[in-house]
Amino acid sequence: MAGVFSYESSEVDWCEDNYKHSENVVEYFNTMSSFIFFVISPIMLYLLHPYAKERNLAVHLVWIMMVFVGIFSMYFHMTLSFMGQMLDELSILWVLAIGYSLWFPRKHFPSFVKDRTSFARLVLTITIISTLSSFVKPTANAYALNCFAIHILYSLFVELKSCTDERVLRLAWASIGLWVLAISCWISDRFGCSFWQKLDFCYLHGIWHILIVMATAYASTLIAYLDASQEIPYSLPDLQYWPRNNWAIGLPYIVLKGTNTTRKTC
Ligand SMILES: CCCCCCCC/C=C\CCCCCCCC(=O)N[C@@H](CO)[C@H](O)/C=C/CCCCCCCCCCCCC
Ligand SMILES: [Ca+2]
Ligand SMILES: [Zn+2]
Repeated sequence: MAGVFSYESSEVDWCEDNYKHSENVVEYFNTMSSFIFFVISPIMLYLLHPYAKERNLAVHLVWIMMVFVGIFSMYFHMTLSFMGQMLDELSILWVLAIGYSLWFPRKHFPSFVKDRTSFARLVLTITIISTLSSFVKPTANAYALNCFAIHILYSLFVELKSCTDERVLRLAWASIGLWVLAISCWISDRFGCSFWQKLDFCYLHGIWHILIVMATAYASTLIAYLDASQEIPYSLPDLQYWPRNNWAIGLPYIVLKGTNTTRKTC
Protein backbone atom coordinates (compact mmCIF):
# COMPACT_ATOMS: atom_id res chain seq x y z
CA MET A 1 0.00 0.00 0.00
CA ALA A 2 2.82 2.43 0.95
CA GLY A 3 4.21 1.76 -2.55
CA VAL A 4 1.53 3.87 -4.21
CA PHE A 5 2.90 6.95 -2.40
CA SER A 6 6.54 6.22 -3.32
CA TYR A 7 8.47 8.58 -5.55
CA GLU A 8 8.32 7.48 -9.23
CA SER A 9 5.79 4.68 -8.54
CA SER A 10 3.65 6.02 -11.43
CA GLU A 11 4.22 4.55 -14.89
CA VAL A 12 3.93 8.10 -16.26
CA ASP A 13 7.06 10.25 -16.52
CA TRP A 14 7.00 13.59 -18.38
CA CYS A 15 9.79 14.94 -20.57
CA GLU A 16 11.28 17.30 -17.97
CA ASP A 17 14.51 15.91 -16.42
CA ASN A 18 13.92 14.36 -12.98
CA TYR A 19 15.56 15.88 -9.89
CA LYS A 20 17.28 18.56 -12.01
CA HIS A 21 16.68 21.44 -9.57
CA SER A 22 15.93 19.70 -6.27
CA GLU A 23 16.44 16.28 -4.73
CA ASN A 24 12.91 16.38 -3.24
CA VAL A 25 11.01 17.56 -6.31
CA VAL A 26 11.06 15.18 -9.27
CA GLU A 27 9.85 17.60 -11.98
CA TYR A 28 10.51 21.11 -10.74
CA PHE A 29 9.07 23.25 -13.57
CA ASN A 30 5.99 21.01 -13.96
CA THR A 31 5.40 21.31 -10.19
CA MET A 32 5.84 25.09 -10.08
CA SER A 33 3.72 25.75 -13.19
CA SER A 34 0.76 24.10 -11.38
CA PHE A 35 0.73 27.25 -9.25
CA ILE A 36 -1.36 28.84 -12.04
CA PHE A 37 -4.40 26.91 -10.68
CA PHE A 38 -4.15 28.89 -7.42
CA VAL A 39 -3.94 32.21 -9.28
CA ILE A 40 -6.81 31.78 -11.76
CA SER A 41 -9.29 29.82 -9.57
CA PRO A 42 -9.93 32.54 -6.91
CA ILE A 43 -10.24 35.21 -9.62
CA MET A 44 -12.80 33.10 -11.53
CA LEU A 45 -14.70 32.38 -8.29
CA TYR A 46 -14.91 36.13 -7.68
CA LEU A 47 -15.82 37.04 -11.28
CA LEU A 48 -18.51 34.35 -11.66
CA HIS A 49 -20.17 35.06 -8.30
CA PRO A 50 -23.05 37.26 -9.64
CA TYR A 51 -23.88 34.59 -12.24
CA ALA A 52 -23.59 31.76 -9.67
CA LYS A 53 -25.84 33.64 -7.23
CA GLU A 54 -28.56 34.01 -9.85
CA ARG A 55 -28.21 30.60 -11.49
CA ASN A 56 -26.99 28.12 -8.86
CA LEU A 57 -24.26 28.45 -6.22
CA ALA A 58 -23.09 24.95 -7.23
CA VAL A 59 -21.38 26.70 -10.19
CA HIS A 60 -18.63 27.59 -7.71
CA LEU A 61 -17.80 23.89 -7.34
CA VAL A 62 -16.04 23.99 -10.73
CA TRP A 63 -13.35 26.48 -9.63
CA ILE A 64 -13.21 25.15 -6.06
CA MET A 65 -12.40 21.73 -7.55
CA MET A 66 -9.81 23.35 -9.85
CA VAL A 67 -7.89 24.35 -6.69
CA PHE A 68 -7.77 20.64 -5.79
CA VAL A 69 -6.66 19.78 -9.34
CA GLY A 70 -3.79 22.25 -8.77
CA ILE A 71 -2.87 20.70 -5.40
CA PHE A 72 -2.91 17.16 -6.84
CA SER A 73 -1.03 18.25 -9.98
CA MET A 74 1.72 19.74 -7.78
CA TYR A 75 1.83 16.58 -5.66
CA PHE A 76 1.97 14.36 -8.76
CA HIS A 77 4.86 16.21 -10.44
CA MET A 78 6.70 16.60 -7.15
CA THR A 79 6.65 12.82 -6.53
CA LEU A 80 5.57 11.12 -9.79
CA SER A 81 3.80 8.70 -7.43
CA PHE A 82 0.92 6.45 -8.49
CA MET A 83 -1.29 8.11 -5.85
CA GLY A 84 -0.38 11.54 -7.27
CA GLN A 85 -1.27 10.42 -10.79
CA MET A 86 -4.66 9.01 -9.74
CA LEU A 87 -5.55 12.07 -7.63
CA ASP A 88 -4.55 14.40 -10.49
CA GLU A 89 -6.61 12.48 -13.06
CA LEU A 90 -9.62 11.72 -10.88
CA SER A 91 -9.94 15.34 -9.76
CA ILE A 92 -10.10 16.35 -13.47
CA LEU A 93 -12.78 13.69 -14.04
CA TRP A 94 -14.85 15.15 -11.19
CA VAL A 95 -14.48 18.73 -12.51
CA LEU A 96 -15.79 17.50 -15.84
CA ALA A 97 -18.67 15.71 -14.07
CA ILE A 98 -19.64 18.91 -12.25
CA GLY A 99 -19.40 20.92 -15.51
CA TYR A 100 -21.60 18.45 -17.40
CA SER A 101 -24.17 18.28 -14.58
CA LEU A 102 -24.47 22.05 -14.44
CA TRP A 103 -24.20 23.10 -18.07
CA PHE A 104 -24.97 20.27 -20.48
CA PRO A 105 -27.84 21.72 -22.59
CA ARG A 106 -31.25 20.50 -21.44
CA LYS A 107 -32.39 19.96 -25.04
CA HIS A 108 -29.69 17.30 -25.57
CA PHE A 109 -30.60 15.24 -22.46
CA PRO A 110 -31.35 11.56 -23.29
CA SER A 111 -35.11 11.06 -23.67
CA PHE A 112 -35.42 9.03 -20.43
CA VAL A 113 -34.01 11.96 -18.39
CA LYS A 114 -36.77 14.28 -17.20
CA ASP A 115 -34.90 17.16 -15.55
CA ARG A 116 -31.44 18.46 -14.56
CA THR A 117 -31.52 16.72 -11.18
CA SER A 118 -32.04 13.33 -12.84
CA PHE A 119 -29.32 14.20 -15.36
CA ALA A 120 -26.92 15.08 -12.51
CA ARG A 121 -27.72 11.71 -10.87
CA LEU A 122 -26.95 9.93 -14.16
CA VAL A 123 -23.62 11.83 -14.46
CA LEU A 124 -22.83 10.94 -10.83
CA THR A 125 -23.44 7.22 -11.48
CA ILE A 126 -21.27 7.25 -14.64
CA THR A 127 -18.53 9.18 -12.80
CA ILE A 128 -18.46 6.69 -9.89
CA ILE A 129 -18.19 3.78 -12.38
CA SER A 130 -15.44 5.65 -14.31
CA THR A 131 -13.58 6.37 -11.05
CA LEU A 132 -13.49 2.64 -10.27
CA SER A 133 -12.57 1.71 -13.87
CA SER A 134 -9.69 4.19 -13.87
CA PHE A 135 -7.66 1.69 -11.78
CA VAL A 136 -7.91 -0.99 -14.50
CA LYS A 137 -5.47 0.64 -16.95
CA PRO A 138 -4.18 3.87 -15.39
CA THR A 139 -1.93 4.74 -18.36
CA ALA A 140 -5.08 5.14 -20.51
CA ASN A 141 -6.76 7.64 -18.14
CA ALA A 142 -5.17 10.82 -19.51
CA TYR A 143 -6.11 9.89 -23.10
CA ALA A 144 -9.71 9.18 -22.04
CA LEU A 145 -9.87 12.56 -20.26
CA ASN A 146 -8.56 14.38 -23.31
CA CYS A 147 -11.44 12.88 -25.34
CA PHE A 148 -13.86 14.99 -23.28
CA ALA A 149 -12.34 18.11 -24.83
CA ILE A 150 -13.34 16.72 -28.26
CA HIS A 151 -16.92 16.24 -27.02
CA ILE A 152 -16.99 19.76 -25.53
CA LEU A 153 -15.70 21.15 -28.85
CA TYR A 154 -18.41 19.24 -30.75
CA SER A 155 -21.15 20.46 -28.37
CA LEU A 156 -19.92 24.05 -28.76
CA PHE A 157 -19.94 23.67 -32.53
CA VAL A 158 -23.58 22.47 -32.44
CA GLU A 159 -24.61 25.32 -30.10
CA LEU A 160 -22.82 28.06 -32.07
CA LYS A 161 -23.63 26.91 -35.63
CA SER A 162 -26.18 29.65 -36.09
CA CYS A 163 -24.69 32.22 -33.70
CA THR A 164 -23.84 35.62 -35.18
CA ASP A 165 -22.92 37.44 -31.96
CA GLU A 166 -19.36 38.74 -32.47
CA ARG A 167 -18.40 38.66 -28.76
CA VAL A 168 -19.59 35.08 -28.33
CA LEU A 169 -17.78 33.94 -31.47
CA ARG A 170 -14.60 35.76 -30.38
CA LEU A 171 -14.70 33.94 -27.03
CA ALA A 172 -15.33 30.61 -28.79
CA TRP A 173 -12.33 31.09 -31.11
CA ALA A 174 -10.11 32.19 -28.21
CA SER A 175 -11.14 29.06 -26.21
CA ILE A 176 -10.47 26.77 -29.17
CA GLY A 177 -7.13 28.52 -29.93
CA LEU A 178 -5.96 28.11 -26.31
CA TRP A 179 -7.02 24.46 -26.24
CA VAL A 180 -5.25 23.70 -29.58
CA LEU A 181 -2.03 25.28 -28.22
CA ALA A 182 -2.44 23.39 -24.92
CA ILE A 183 -3.06 19.96 -26.44
CA SER A 184 -0.18 20.48 -28.92
CA CYS A 185 2.15 21.00 -25.93
CA TRP A 186 0.72 17.93 -24.11
CA ILE A 187 1.11 15.66 -27.18
CA SER A 188 4.53 17.04 -28.08
CA ASP A 189 5.83 16.50 -24.53
CA ARG A 190 4.40 12.94 -24.53
CA PHE A 191 5.58 11.80 -27.96
CA GLY A 192 8.32 14.20 -29.07
CA CYS A 193 10.51 14.16 -25.97
CA SER A 194 13.75 13.07 -27.68
CA PHE A 195 13.42 16.05 -30.07
CA TRP A 196 12.84 18.54 -27.22
CA GLN A 197 15.72 17.03 -25.23
CA LYS A 198 18.07 17.74 -28.17
CA LEU A 199 16.93 21.38 -28.01
CA ASP A 200 17.32 21.30 -24.20
CA PHE A 201 13.71 22.55 -23.89
CA CYS A 202 11.69 20.09 -21.82
CA TYR A 203 9.09 22.44 -20.42
CA LEU A 204 6.09 21.76 -22.67
CA HIS A 205 4.06 19.94 -20.01
CA GLY A 206 4.45 22.93 -17.67
CA ILE A 207 3.32 25.24 -20.49
CA TRP A 208 0.34 22.91 -21.01
CA HIS A 209 -0.69 23.51 -17.36
CA ILE A 210 -0.81 27.27 -17.96
CA LEU A 211 -2.62 27.03 -21.30
CA ILE A 212 -5.20 24.43 -20.18
CA VAL A 213 -6.17 26.51 -17.14
CA MET A 214 -6.68 29.52 -19.45
CA ALA A 215 -8.64 27.35 -21.95
CA THR A 216 -10.83 26.12 -19.08
CA ALA A 217 -11.46 29.71 -17.91
CA TYR A 218 -12.43 30.79 -21.43
CA ALA A 219 -14.46 27.69 -22.41
CA SER A 220 -16.29 27.37 -19.08
CA THR A 221 -17.31 31.06 -19.20
CA LEU A 222 -18.56 30.63 -22.76
CA ILE A 223 -20.55 27.52 -21.79
CA ALA A 224 -21.90 29.29 -18.67
CA TYR A 225 -22.90 32.29 -20.82
CA LEU A 226 -24.79 30.06 -23.30
CA ASP A 227 -26.45 28.36 -20.30
CA ALA A 228 -27.39 31.74 -18.76
CA SER A 229 -28.90 32.92 -22.06
CA GLN A 230 -31.18 29.87 -22.06
CA GLU A 231 -31.89 29.32 -18.36
CA ILE A 232 -31.97 32.87 -16.90
CA PRO A 233 -32.58 35.11 -19.98
CA TYR A 234 -34.42 37.70 -17.83
CA SER A 235 -31.10 38.55 -16.16
CA LEU A 236 -29.75 39.81 -19.52
CA PRO A 237 -26.35 38.09 -19.37
CA ASP A 238 -23.45 39.76 -21.15
CA LEU A 239 -19.73 39.00 -21.57
CA GLN A 240 -16.91 41.16 -20.23
CA TYR A 241 -13.17 40.80 -19.61
CA TRP A 242 -11.17 41.33 -16.43
CA PRO A 243 -9.23 43.48 -15.62
CA ARG A 244 -10.21 45.72 -18.57
CA ASN A 245 -12.91 45.03 -21.10
CA ASN A 246 -10.89 46.55 -23.98
CA TRP A 247 -7.60 44.73 -23.29
CA ALA A 248 -6.60 42.05 -25.79
CA ILE A 249 -5.76 39.62 -22.96
CA GLY A 250 -8.00 39.13 -19.93
CA LEU A 251 -10.26 36.71 -18.12
CA PRO A 252 -13.81 36.50 -19.47
CA TYR A 253 -16.77 36.67 -17.10
CA ILE A 254 -20.54 37.12 -17.14
CA VAL A 255 -22.30 40.32 -16.09
CA LEU A 256 -26.04 40.28 -15.47
CA LYS A 257 -27.50 43.51 -16.71
CA GLY A 258 -31.11 42.77 -15.81
CA THR A 259 -31.00 41.34 -12.29
CA ASN A 260 -33.84 42.67 -10.09
CA THR A 261 -35.19 44.97 -12.82
CA THR A 262 -36.63 42.83 -15.61
CA ARG A 263 -37.11 39.50 -13.82
CA LYS A 264 -40.08 37.59 -15.21
CA THR A 265 -42.74 36.65 -12.69
CA CYS A 266 -44.16 33.65 -14.51
C1 LIG B 1 -20.85 20.89 -21.18
C2 LIG B 1 -19.58 20.52 -20.47
C3 LIG B 1 -18.95 21.58 -19.70
C4 LIG B 1 -17.68 21.21 -19.01
C5 LIG B 1 -16.84 22.39 -18.74
C6 LIG B 1 -15.75 22.12 -17.78
C7 LIG B 1 -14.43 22.22 -18.41
C8 LIG B 1 -13.31 22.01 -17.45
C9 LIG B 1 -12.81 20.64 -17.39
C10 LIG B 1 -11.60 20.25 -16.94
C11 LIG B 1 -10.54 21.06 -16.39
C12 LIG B 1 -9.21 20.75 -16.98
C13 LIG B 1 -8.12 20.78 -15.98
C14 LIG B 1 -6.81 20.31 -16.57
C15 LIG B 1 -5.84 19.96 -15.52
C16 LIG B 1 -4.54 19.46 -16.04
C17 LIG B 1 -3.70 18.71 -15.01
C18 LIG B 1 -2.68 17.88 -15.76
O1 LIG B 1 -1.84 18.42 -16.41
N1 LIG B 1 -2.77 16.58 -15.72
C19 LIG B 1 -1.92 15.75 -16.54
C20 LIG B 1 -0.87 15.08 -15.70
O2 LIG B 1 -0.14 15.99 -15.02
C21 LIG B 1 -2.74 14.72 -17.27
O3 LIG B 1 -1.91 13.99 -18.10
C22 LIG B 1 -3.76 15.40 -18.13
C23 LIG B 1 -4.86 14.76 -18.51
C24 LIG B 1 -5.81 15.29 -19.53
C25 LIG B 1 -6.73 16.33 -19.02
C26 LIG B 1 -7.78 16.68 -20.03
C27 LIG B 1 -8.68 17.75 -19.55
C28 LIG B 1 -9.83 18.06 -20.50
C29 LIG B 1 -9.86 19.53 -20.67
C30 LIG B 1 -11.13 20.10 -21.19
C31 LIG B 1 -10.93 21.57 -21.40
C32 LIG B 1 -11.97 22.22 -22.19
C33 LIG B 1 -11.44 23.00 -23.34
C34 LIG B 1 -12.51 23.22 -24.33
C35 LIG B 1 -12.02 23.70 -25.63
C36 LIG B 1 -12.96 24.50 -26.42
CA1 LIG C 1 10.45 13.46 -16.12
ZN1 LIG D 1 0.69 17.89 -15.23
